[in-house]
Amino acid sequence: MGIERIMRLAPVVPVIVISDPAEARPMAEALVKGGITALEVTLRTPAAIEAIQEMKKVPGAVVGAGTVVSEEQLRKVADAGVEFIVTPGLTERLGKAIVESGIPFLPGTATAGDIMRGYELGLRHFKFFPAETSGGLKALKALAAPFHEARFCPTGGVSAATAPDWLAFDPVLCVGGSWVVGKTAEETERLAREAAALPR
Ligand SMILES: O=C(O)C(=O)C[C@H](O)[C@H](O)COP(=O)(O)O
Repeated sequence: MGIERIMRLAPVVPVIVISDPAEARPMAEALVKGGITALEVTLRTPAAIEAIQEMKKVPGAVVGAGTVVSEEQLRKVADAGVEFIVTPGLTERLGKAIVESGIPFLPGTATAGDIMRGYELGLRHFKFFPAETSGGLKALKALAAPFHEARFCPTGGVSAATAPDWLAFDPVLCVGGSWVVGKTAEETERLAREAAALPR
């Protein structure tokens, strides 16, 4: 599955920070039940790789890794069998390594230079990060104007309340956010259901 198809699976990609791998499977089950299937597990915690492996056991889940910032992490998540990779920014060296891995890739961008670096690598799909503090929707509209083929997943400070505005902008295929993960599986399923129903 290519990155565009993954971005179109649901309006929201949950940004998951997991500290206990035992929570991973029930969390992924709740998200998938609610209709959210592309799941971004950030490498912010030592439990992340095990969490990815657990979530991959859930039918329907398309599990990716977020916060990939080194080639060592790239190797680890490739070994874990992730279906997509998200980075907070775009450097030439790591960007090239991820492109060469063949794993669908969503690099973080916040400037025209970032997007141009992506174009040079053949990429057309980008995370806009950190979305809210980089100027919000107004900034993305200005930034996207010269890049007609670019498609975005704004992430960082996006909420259930602001997601519809972002999603109404054509080049935005989905948004990323941590708000979809609740304190219990029941809450997560409810939040996922609401997120999956967002118009775009
Ligand atoms: O770790 C990364 O690489 C990230 O992608 C960071 C996330 O964008 C934010 O953690 C989103 O968090 P919220 O603003 O709470 O939705």
